[in-house]
Amino acid sequence: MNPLLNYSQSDNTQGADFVEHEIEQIIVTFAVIGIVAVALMGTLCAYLGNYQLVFFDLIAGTIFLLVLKFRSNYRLASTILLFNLYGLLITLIYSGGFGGTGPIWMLIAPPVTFFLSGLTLGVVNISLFLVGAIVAYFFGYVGQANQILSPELALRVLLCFILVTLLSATYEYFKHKYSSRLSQLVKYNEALANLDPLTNLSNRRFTLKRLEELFQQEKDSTASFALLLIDVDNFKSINDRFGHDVGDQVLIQLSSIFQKAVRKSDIVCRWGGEEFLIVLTDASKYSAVQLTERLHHAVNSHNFINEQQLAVTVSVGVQLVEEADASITESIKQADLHLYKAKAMGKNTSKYNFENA
Ligand SMILES: Nc1nc2c(ncn2[C@@H]2O[C@H](COP(=O)(O)OP(=O)(O)OP(=O)(O)O)[C@@H](O)[C@H]2O)c(=O)[nH]1
Repeated sequence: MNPLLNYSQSDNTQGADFVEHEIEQIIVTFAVIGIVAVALMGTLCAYLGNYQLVFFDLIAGTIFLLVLKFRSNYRLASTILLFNLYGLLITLIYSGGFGGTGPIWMLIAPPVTFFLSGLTLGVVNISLFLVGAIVAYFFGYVGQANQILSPELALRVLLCFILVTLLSATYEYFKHKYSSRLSQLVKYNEALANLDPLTNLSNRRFTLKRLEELFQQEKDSTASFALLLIDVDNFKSINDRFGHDVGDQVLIQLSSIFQKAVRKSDIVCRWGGEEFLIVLTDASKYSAVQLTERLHHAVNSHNFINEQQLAVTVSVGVQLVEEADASITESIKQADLHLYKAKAMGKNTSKYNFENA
């Protein structure tokens, strides 16, 4: 199975942030359009002396302004926005609107509804609106002196409304389908950019990003962490003796050993080639030593390739990062230095920065 299919969706929240930002922008745009529309309509109604409609336009305009205030709570803001529009449209139907043309404005409702509510909630909301519109039509508009829509024309407005609703719902359905596919592809590509394809571990790029966050947190707290730079001993000779494919299998099995040895909060990364980096969060001297000993024991006792006698060992350089002003580059350089010392000491061992402290 392609390991990239296992990517964690929760690790990548950038997509969600982006969508929320976009929704906020849409809400602001809709609210501003609403404010401009009611301002124009209100001015026209005032000019023509229809003060009842001026009053309703003022209320709707105030609520649109309120939407701008709550725009960051996009669920609340889009609900207020939509039901404010419904209120305005139903008022137009009930009162007959300007020159008895009020009911025509109901055609605005379907596209705005599906745009703001999505398909399922949109169906519920537009049904509620339709019930409200029909009630307003019979209890208000039909009795108005200035009504100009004949029952036949009103029926056509209703049919047109149903058609626009169906078209808007179909558009919303396909928009949702394509955007879901697109966001899956974005997540897949983010996973591609963050994972090592052979071992399915985090790659150096992703780990460096996480390290930047950890080093920042380190500056703000007293928590310390450890970097364990691990190198497979004599890996070239494993490749030479058993072949590159077996070498790859060894790297995959080592990855799984390392992942089983750490906690969820720790990071196991393929640093490059036959090198791995483990970031042990909330670490102490004791926990760093415990983990490296556990790793050596797990690697040494693992039966790598069933039929062949293949002894695999690793050397580890450990850097416990406690100082607030430590830099990533310097800490990794120190871990590398200790790894070099572990190799020089005969391999299959670990060297720590705090050993002689
Ligand atoms: N199979 C396989 N081999 C790799 C991969 N990446 C790097 N290598 C090999 O890893 C080997 C590393 O060799 P060296 O740097 O000489 O290190 P070593 O043999 O482990 O020796 P020491 O580090 O001193 O113990 C090279 O032969 C690389 O070709 C990989 O993804 N798969």
